[in-house]
Amino acid sequence: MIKVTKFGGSSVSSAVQFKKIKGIIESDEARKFVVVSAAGKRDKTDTKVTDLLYLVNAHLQYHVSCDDLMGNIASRFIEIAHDLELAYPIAQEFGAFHERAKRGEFTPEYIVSRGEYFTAKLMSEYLGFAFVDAADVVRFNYDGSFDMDTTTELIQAAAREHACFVLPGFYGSDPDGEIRLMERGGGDITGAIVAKCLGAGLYENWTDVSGFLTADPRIVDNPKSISRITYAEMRELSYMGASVLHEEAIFPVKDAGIPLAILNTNRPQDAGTIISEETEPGTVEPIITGVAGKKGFKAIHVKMNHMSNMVGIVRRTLTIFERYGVSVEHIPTGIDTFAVVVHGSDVRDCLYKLVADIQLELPTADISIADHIALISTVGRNMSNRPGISGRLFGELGRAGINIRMIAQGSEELDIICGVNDDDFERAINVIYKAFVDSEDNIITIDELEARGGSFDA
Ligand SMILES: Nc1ncnc2c1ncn2[C@@H]1O[C@H](COP(=O)(O)OP(=O)(O)O)[C@@H](O)[C@H]1O
Ligand SMILES: N[C@@H](CC(=O)OP(=O)(O)O)C(=O)O
Repeated sequence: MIKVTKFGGSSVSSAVQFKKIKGIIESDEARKFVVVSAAGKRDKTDTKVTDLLYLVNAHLQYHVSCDDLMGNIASRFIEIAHDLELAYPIAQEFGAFHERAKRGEFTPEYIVSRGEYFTAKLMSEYLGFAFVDAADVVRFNYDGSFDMDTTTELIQAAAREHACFVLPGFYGSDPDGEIRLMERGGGDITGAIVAKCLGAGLYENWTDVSGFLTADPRIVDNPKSISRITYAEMRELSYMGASVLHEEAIFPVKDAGIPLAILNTNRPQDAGTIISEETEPGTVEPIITGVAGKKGFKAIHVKMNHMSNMVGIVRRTLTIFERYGVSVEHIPTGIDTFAVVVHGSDVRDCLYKLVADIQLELPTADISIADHIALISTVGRNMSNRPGISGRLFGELGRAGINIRMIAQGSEELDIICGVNDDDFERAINVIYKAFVDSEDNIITIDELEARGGSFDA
């Protein structure tokens, strides 16, 4: 069986972390194909190399010297190479990159991609694996969409040529060879793509926590970990802010039926989380699998007399959002009102123009904007057809004095989404965590599990 392993920024942040990776790779010969992110934070106060490279671009754009910044980045790579006694001439290579960047020879995307590139160069020498440049094998179309067919051919050819390789994550190139970046955190997507292209038996995503946790550990103290979770639940939780895995990383492995494991580079002995289509029969099933959320949403409320009898109002409004390229999160509706919920960052530059266009389209409507909304998703594959959960959820939030500004539920009853004030976000997550995830009744009964086709033997 082939295992594709992706090591995130925290796992490649120093020579000490590189050594842990070598131990992990050498302990299992199925681990032949490695994807790495750029060196990340060594501790909470540190800065990711990728963030520094974005900052380099900002300096270059405004003609401010970036020598100190580049020096800072170079010293991180040089320290790793020095501590591991690597022969790769990182100081010269990085120096040449720095000079050419200053002369304006590179695109901003190329500059940011060098975090992954140099990290992978060092890792390939350290592991004794070939280096395969993502620019040569991960292909985007001119419009920025991903070209899976060409990428599959190129990655399979690379695997035929090299028994083992290290590939930098997060970037690829278009048909002209210009570097294209993925979204932030996109190294997870590269790993999933390589796993799919090579028909891997497992995609291992190594990070700094022992698996997918039932809540963000930066919000809830010591949350429980999840041993098994379905792709759909994972997608919900990661989309809603559980940032351990990029939400788009699910699709390539899900399509190919490849299970995904989230594992801890600092504690490789821990079981971690397995994500697959089905959870195994015989395991104890929770009702609520986890809770996640994000701040910074806005709701554009549209109110109009007799709206309930009119046809096409929502469509006409949504056409305007489409025109501005704004993705819509939710559309809660009332009788003569509805709201369009979007993320604040998506309308930063166009909110007022967009609202003016809605007003032009619907001259008699009252339009208002509600700000600072946090959305929280409570997710569980065993919630469907189970009366009482949302009642309890809203009751718990109400008792804690948290005002609910919006409620939504997906058609599969996999999640309950509620909107609260940004200021109440952390408290609301903790209330839901304690009342549901951490509660002793968060286990489905034997009768119910059997009725759902599972068993309770574990
Ligand atoms: N539900 C969750 N489970 C685990 N980690 C989470 C969750 N929500 C947020 N996180 C955060 O995700 C971090 C790991 O993701 P990331 O920083 O991208 O790691 P890496 O450097 O390995 O790519 C964890 O340290 C944790 O703080
Ligand atoms: N280095 C890129 C891509 C990535 O996946 O990083 P990480 O594995 O540290 O989340 C970023 O910071 O966005």
